[in-house]
Amino acid sequence: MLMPILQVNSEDIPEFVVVCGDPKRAEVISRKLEGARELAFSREYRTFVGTYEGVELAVTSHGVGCPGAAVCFEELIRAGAKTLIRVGTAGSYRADTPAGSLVVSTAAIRTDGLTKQLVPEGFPAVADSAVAEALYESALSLGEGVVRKGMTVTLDVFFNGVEEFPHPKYKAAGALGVEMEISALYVVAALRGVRAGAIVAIDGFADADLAAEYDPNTNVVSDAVEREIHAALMAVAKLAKQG
Ligand SMILES: O=P(O)(O)O[C@H]1O[C@H](CO)[C@@H](O)[C@H]1O
Ligand SMILES: O=c1cc[nH]c(=O)[nH]1
Repeated sequence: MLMPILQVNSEDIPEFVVVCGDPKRAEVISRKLEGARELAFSREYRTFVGTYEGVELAVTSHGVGCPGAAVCFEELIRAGAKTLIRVGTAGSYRADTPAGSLVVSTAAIRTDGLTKQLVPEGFPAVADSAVAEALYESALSLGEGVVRKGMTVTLDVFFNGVEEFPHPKYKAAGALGVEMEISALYVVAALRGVRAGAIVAIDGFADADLAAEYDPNTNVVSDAVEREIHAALMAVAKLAKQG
């Protein structure tokens, strides 16, 4: 069956899917796969399939922000995805987790608008524990840089308006950093009965003025993105072995 928005056929979508915001990052990930082929590039959604250590997987970009990303997650799940892993970037809340660190998100604080329209207020956005553990172990095993696991915030806003960012209160409550899609991934996965996890590469401090300071294109960030891609693919291989 053809998925109307992603423009992929369900017959081509395996159980494991790695998702990321940027279509270019999807292409970079696909280059690590054996026998990679592009299935579709529709809107911001670019999809490849291939194998890693003999495990079939797809890679799809979901764009920026929860509404568009949720469309992607829903169609991937309808097409047959059973385990989704987001490989993203995030801003840090902590001095001990600087640019170049990796964070495995065990749960997302839902400050986004999309999930409010799917589930009631108290509904948690949590990672599947096996997926989160496989990501964390894989990232640690690379033996480089800071690797943490914990809560992250999912926010809709990126550049300041006139409202205060909610960073201070979530930082005080123990969140490690902020990005823009993990809550949608965890809530959609929970509603549809599949498992999900996420790893993010830290690209700077979220409470800095992003309009002045945001730069995800430094070597320290691209090295961290390389490491998180490796960790995610190792996690897929590990989870596939666990059955
Ligand atoms: O690097 P990606 O996966 O896009 O993730 C982060 O980067 C984007 C913001 O620049 C948002 O999508 C945010 O969640
Ligand atoms: O949403 C995001 C993503 C990367 N860096 C940030 O500071 N925020």
